[in-house]
Amino acid sequence: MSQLLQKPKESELSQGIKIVHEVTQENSPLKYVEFKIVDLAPGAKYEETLGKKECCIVALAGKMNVTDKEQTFNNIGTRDSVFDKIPTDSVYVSNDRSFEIEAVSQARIALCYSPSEKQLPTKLIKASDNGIENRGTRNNKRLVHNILPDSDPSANSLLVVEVYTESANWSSYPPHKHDRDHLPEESFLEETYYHELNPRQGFVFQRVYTDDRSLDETMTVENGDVVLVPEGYHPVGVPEGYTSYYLNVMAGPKRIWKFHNDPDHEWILERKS
Ligand SMILES: O=C(O)C[C@@H](O)[C@H](O)C(=O)CO
Repeated sequence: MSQLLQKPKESELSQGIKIVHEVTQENSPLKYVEFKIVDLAPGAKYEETLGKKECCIVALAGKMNVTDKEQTFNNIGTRDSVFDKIPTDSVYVSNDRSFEIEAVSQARIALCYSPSEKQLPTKLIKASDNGIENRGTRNNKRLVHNILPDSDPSANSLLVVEVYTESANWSSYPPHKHDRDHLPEESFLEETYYHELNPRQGFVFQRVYTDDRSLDETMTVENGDVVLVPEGYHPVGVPEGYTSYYLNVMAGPKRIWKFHNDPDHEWILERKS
């Protein structure tokens, strides 16, 4: 199996707490992004002390209370499933703090991390704060919820966005990359993709490749999988009949998303619709 594809592996941390994914610097090629998926049963409490990392807690599904021990946000989360296709609530917690999440209902939570030194205020990012974008034409249409974009200065490094791609469409397409710290042309950002499919037996294809093809992997991605993008272009193709959801976490030395399209495929954007 590809080194860039991580399958869900449920491990029970304690009663009512399941770690479904844990992407760390130790088990991945990534240096700027770490990522977890945690499932909580109603009433279960998950606690963490961050150290030199910042964290964006995304209420993927279900309702929860989140506290950093100074501020508490009760009953956050807006949907039963990501496929309700409405934005959700998130909480940003800075480095050298701790947090606790208590599930009000059965909940799935994404924890998005990046190394961070400078403490910033804890912030509730309400569903209504998400910037909503409909991108693309033809079979390149997707719906984007900007949770923590580079225009929002609430974080030191983290960028977080969720994307819906309808059946028989493509996203992160035409293929683009952001793996050179060479502004203003391009920024260096690592990225993770957490994928879900509706219906859940679906699959998508994701290719991760560099110009010289020293990296060129095409993965069959199923419901709940995580794809790691340390570098390279990373398009996603969705088969007919299935809707794709993914949550992207990006981070790098500079908090700016400046991508570079694959010149071979940029003509896709130049067609008249
Ligand atoms: O517009 C899209 O298709 C989504 C992508 O931009 C995705 O968020 C990504 O690749 C970020 O680098």
